[in-house]
Amino acid sequence: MNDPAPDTTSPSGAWDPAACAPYLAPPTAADHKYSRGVLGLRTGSPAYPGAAVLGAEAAWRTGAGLVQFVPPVGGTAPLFGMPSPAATVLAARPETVVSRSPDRVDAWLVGSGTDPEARPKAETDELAELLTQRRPVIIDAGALDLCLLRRDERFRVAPVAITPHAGEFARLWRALGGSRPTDDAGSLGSAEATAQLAKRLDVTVLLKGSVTTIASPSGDIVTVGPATPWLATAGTGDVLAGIVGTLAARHAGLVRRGGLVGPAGTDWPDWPAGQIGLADRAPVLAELCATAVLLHDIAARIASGDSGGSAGAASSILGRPITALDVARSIPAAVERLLGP
Ligand SMILES: NC(=O)C1=CN([C@@H]2O[C@H](COP(=O)(O)OP(=O)(O)OC[C@H]3O[C@@H](n4cnc5c(N)ncnc54)[C@H](O)[C@@H]3O)[C@@H](O)[C@H]2O)[C@@H](O)CC1
Ligand SMILES: Nc1ncnc2c1ncn2[C@@H]1O[C@H](COP(=O)(O)OP(=O)(O)O)[C@@H](O)[C@H]1O
Repeated sequence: MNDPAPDTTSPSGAWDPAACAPYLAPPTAADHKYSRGVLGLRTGSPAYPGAAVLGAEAAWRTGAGLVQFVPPVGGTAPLFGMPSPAATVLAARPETVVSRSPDRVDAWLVGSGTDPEARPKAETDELAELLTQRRPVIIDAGALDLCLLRRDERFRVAPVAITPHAGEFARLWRALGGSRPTDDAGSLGSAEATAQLAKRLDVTVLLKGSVTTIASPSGDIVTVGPATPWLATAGTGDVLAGIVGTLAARHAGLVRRGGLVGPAGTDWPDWPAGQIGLADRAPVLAELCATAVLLHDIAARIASGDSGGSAGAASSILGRPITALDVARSIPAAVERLLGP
């Protein structure tokens, strides 16, 4: 892969809170748990069961109809006498259904809290198989290496979004033959590099940071932020992945079709007819990612008591320290704020 040209382009656009509303629309009287989106989780490992809890907590709090947790295949026993990832998730969120072969999954979230070095081959094979099916797959953390499979057409069937931080992005970039950017986060985050990776692997790239850059395979770029710096704490990325996965499950049909089908928007019952057309908008998986990032920031601001800062505001730091679980627990209030008048 060639190094990116210096970043002289400005991003295609910053994400507007008002644009989130259709993706967060409340359920209707006709809804049931399956219609609201079933998220399949293949997250957590004996070393990092907590990441699976954070993703599951975030998924439920974002409004998933059902969350199904698939325990990791084989592998090692939990460390230090800890309970397994499945037991940890169930203890925290008993609503979660644990199954080795769940049906009715609308979208998958894979990789948070996993280590590619410790991943058994059978687990790798099962994860790779997901890329050959039509359901959206969100790839985070320890499964990010699998997006390199997209160089092969066979693994390009699923719509995929990847959620690297700067260090993970640099690793992917190098794996594709790029010599720059380096591990220095300061030289990363180039919109051009993000767009190149998205095009090359046919994935939506959500590059996390103070300002998060989202690139679609088409080259569209959306930015969100700066987010509250209180988010710079362990596990908040696992929470974000749970939000993205849930929105992808809720809108899986729309993601598969690649966007709105017409001005009246058959998947978009609340959108005023004629106000929107596919041509004016970035691809839907990117918009879901942008919505998730904004929701995550607002949840963090609510959790930190930052009543003065609005999402995306580059104000002085307000509020108090937060944990990742605090962020997940504030998601419902953040949804309410985004849907509010
Ligand atoms: N409670 C839990 O179970 C938690 C589990 N986690 C899991 O821990 C595993 C390892 O996560 P790591 O993020 O440490 O992965 P890595 O060890 O793969 O990446 C960290 C490396 O990237 C570099 N780096 C460069 N820019 C960075 C940036 N902006 N943010 C972070 N690192 C940057 C760091 O210097 C470091 O060398 C993942 O599976 C993750 O999901 C973490 O999410 C923390 C919480
Ligand atoms: N300085 C910062 N300001 C605002 N948001 C940040 C900052 N640093 C990190 N974040 C956000 O916090 C989250 C961290 O995710 P990640 O790096 O994956 O951590 P973890 O693996 O511990 O969950 C991301 O959503 C990222 O955008």
